[in-house]
Amino acid sequence: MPTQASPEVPGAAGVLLQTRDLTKEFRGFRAVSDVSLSVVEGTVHALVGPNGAGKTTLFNLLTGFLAPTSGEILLGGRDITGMQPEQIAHLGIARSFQITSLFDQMSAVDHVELALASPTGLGYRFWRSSKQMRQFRPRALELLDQVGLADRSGAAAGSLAYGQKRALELALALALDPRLLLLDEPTAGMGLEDVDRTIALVKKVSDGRTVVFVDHNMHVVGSLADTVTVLQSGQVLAEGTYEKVRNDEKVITAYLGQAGEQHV
Ligand SMILES: Nc1ncnc2c1ncn2[C@@H]1O[C@H](COP(=O)(O)OP(=O)(O)OP(=O)(O)O)[C@@H](O)[C@H]1O
Repeated sequence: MPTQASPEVPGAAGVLLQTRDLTKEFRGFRAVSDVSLSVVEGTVHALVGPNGAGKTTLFNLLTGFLAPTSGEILLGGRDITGMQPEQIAHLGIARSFQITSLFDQMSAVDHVELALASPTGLGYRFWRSSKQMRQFRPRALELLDQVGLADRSGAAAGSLAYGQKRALELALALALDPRLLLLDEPTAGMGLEDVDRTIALVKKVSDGRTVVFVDHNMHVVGSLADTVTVLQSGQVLAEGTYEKVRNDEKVITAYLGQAGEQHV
């Protein structure tokens, strides 16, 4: 497996994440088909597309939850294709989940301490040792402050409002100080107020960081993304700024074909 990007790849400078002809088949059905994606370091990149376009499958490939049928994934020029999720996380890709993975009884700050401890190897062996965990408390409180949960640090995760749970999950991803932050539908299921709060939050945490996110809400996409990749039937349909893709005839047609979907 190569450890460096091939020097002949055009436009690779400044690219943190690259996929080349990435394909995932499920019993012959191509959920992701020859996707070549370049995510420039320090930018916010949105993946959009109608239901079933392949966004979740692509996310699962990037994080190692699924192995590609063919193609390559490079992180900072290093081939990470086929690596296990833990290895990929260790190399700097963190994902904030759409479905909550929090322990209801555990406090917000304990969650973040555990996330901070896990890359050190302390996480699961010593997490009940409060003395060991205390070293992570100042940073944990900082992260909670960053995501707007400073006053909820002692609250049990189960008692947090939906938007606060999503903010806590973001803090857990940030605890890994990732080179690449993947956000899986950060505003799914949120009311208008939480959506706007989340946009502001993602703007804040994406400063100086590379972010790839999936979202169906085009207000969110337009507010956050430097670049938008539109997928349809597993393939890249269009790519560019939000203004460019929303005026693309192919994109308009793809979305018009889908009843009930928010239009670009
Ligand atoms: N494990 C699987 N086995 C078989 N088919 C799958 C599997 N996972 C996904 N698919 C199919 O692959 C296609 C892409 O699905 P995917 O969930 O990636 O789309 P999506 O763009 O994330 O959709 P949504 O916006 O609805 O979440 C769909 O047709 C889906 O049914």
